Amino acid sequence: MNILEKIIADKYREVAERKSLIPTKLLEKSIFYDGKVVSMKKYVTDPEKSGIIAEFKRKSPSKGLINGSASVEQVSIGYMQAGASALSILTDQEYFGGSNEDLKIARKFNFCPILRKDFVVDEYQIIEAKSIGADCVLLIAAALESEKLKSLANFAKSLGMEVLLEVHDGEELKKSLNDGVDLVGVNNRNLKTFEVSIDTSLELVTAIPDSFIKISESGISDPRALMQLKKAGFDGFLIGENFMKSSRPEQAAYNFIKEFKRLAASELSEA
Ligand SMILES: O=P(O)(O)OC[C@@H](O)[C@@H](O)c1c[nH]c2ccccc12
Repeated sequence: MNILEKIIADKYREVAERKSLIPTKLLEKSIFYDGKVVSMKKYVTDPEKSGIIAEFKRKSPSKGLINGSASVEQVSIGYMQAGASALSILTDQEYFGGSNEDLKIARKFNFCPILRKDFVVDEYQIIEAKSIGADCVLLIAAALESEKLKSLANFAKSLGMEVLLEVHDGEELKKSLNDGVDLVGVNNRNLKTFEVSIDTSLELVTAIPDSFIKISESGISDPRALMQLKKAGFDGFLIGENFMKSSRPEQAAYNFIKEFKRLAASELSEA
């Protein structure tokens, strides 16, 4: 069993347990449930913004502990002040040290699109995502049959939420792309082997139809790499560890975005 298979097997167990504890009727009573969805598509493509989706991630199976002391309130507010377009909040507890509470806190303190970063295998988790204040859910091609992925995407749509489809290669893209998807993310990290390369994004970008917003995910640690990805056609950039490994993730995001803007401006003036 590779790590992704193990995470997914555990996720099915976790969801079954949650379902028996908290019925969807109760989730639908949450104060966030009827809140207006803030569009990830719109914020990521806003030319006034950086396109960066800044992630709150305490630990990961590939890196172990990344940041054991960061406050989600302080970091999420700081990320947005630094110029991020949106937030990604890990809610998986077992492997990533996140929680639904983290996302609720981020929601309480920020008006911006929030991606629920988790391993969605059941409609229940999409209702749950809405009930904690998320605007967008992640669907991972490597973890879902294409028919199931499509029905989950349509279900999210029916709740007014947006869908980020995550792929790692051309085959996954071909089998999983459907009309319920809003954004396509190319994960530079192979979730089965943990290998990371930005080339994954650069090679796949032209295969993504232009009707989808294009996101490059993982392993981005240099504003120059971001420039390169932007030039190749990516609209958005999902960055976690590079910020979270700092004792002040929000400051790291500020410095990164400042440098990115400087590079972009100097290229414009050279052109
Ligand atoms: O921390 P990084 O290398 O900047 O990556 C962020 C994000 O892309 C990564 O956390 C991620 C991408 N897809 C996922 C699926 C599940 C959990 C986590 C992820």
